[in-house]
Amino acid sequence: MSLIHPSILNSDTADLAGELTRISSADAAHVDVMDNHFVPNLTWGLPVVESLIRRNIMPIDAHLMIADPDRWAPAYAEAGCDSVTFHVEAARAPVVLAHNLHKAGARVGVGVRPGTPLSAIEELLPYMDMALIMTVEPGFGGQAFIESMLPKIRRLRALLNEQNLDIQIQVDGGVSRHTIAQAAEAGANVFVAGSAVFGAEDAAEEIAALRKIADPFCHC
Ligand SMILES: O=C(CO)[C@@H](O)[C@H](O)COP(=O)(O)O
Ligand SMILES: [Co+2]
Repeated sequence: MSLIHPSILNSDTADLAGELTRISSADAAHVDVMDNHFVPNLTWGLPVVESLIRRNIMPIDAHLMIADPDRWAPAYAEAGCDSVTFHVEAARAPVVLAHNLHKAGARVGVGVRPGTPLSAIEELLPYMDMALIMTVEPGFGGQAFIESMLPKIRRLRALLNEQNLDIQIQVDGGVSRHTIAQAAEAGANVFVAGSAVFGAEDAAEEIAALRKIADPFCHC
């Protein structure tokens, strides 16, 4: 089954617990942590994530767009995030960091910006549970899906097949009813959709619709 992780970035952030309840039929809530250093935007940090975990509504998929994840990411795993994704452009010792995140009980993802080549994460893949291909420049929701990322997703899927690695490929940015099929066909199996889900009248219906489009292509 394709996994749908709605991003709460463009939700009603004054009522995050209520917004999680709206999307609880999804597989996880994608929580974008931005520090105004790694990206030119600021969201929330560990205390907010801890509060959401305490509500026990659904698994939390933390996407850390922060400088120095080696220092800050393990606390998100210790807090109980289901998965913690850091960016390869920001990490100093990604294999050690992955080990620390696993030790704290989280699944681990490594993300790449649109301009970062796959070669930057190739050697890290055996240590990961998930690779995140950004299909927008990280920092903001509501941007257009960058179609030129499709070959990158396809190459990553081929690489995983060649190396017999069973890890998830997450795509993040501009995922909607109009773009999810291409991403799924290229090889992604975890889909982050922010404005598509929270902009819909019925979030649960949108989640079901996205799943239905992606499922026939599923690399599950
Ligand atoms: O990480 C990010 C942006 O940096 C994403 O998670 C976006 O927040 C997804 O939002 P949409 O592009 O689906 O509106
Ligand atoms: Co994200």
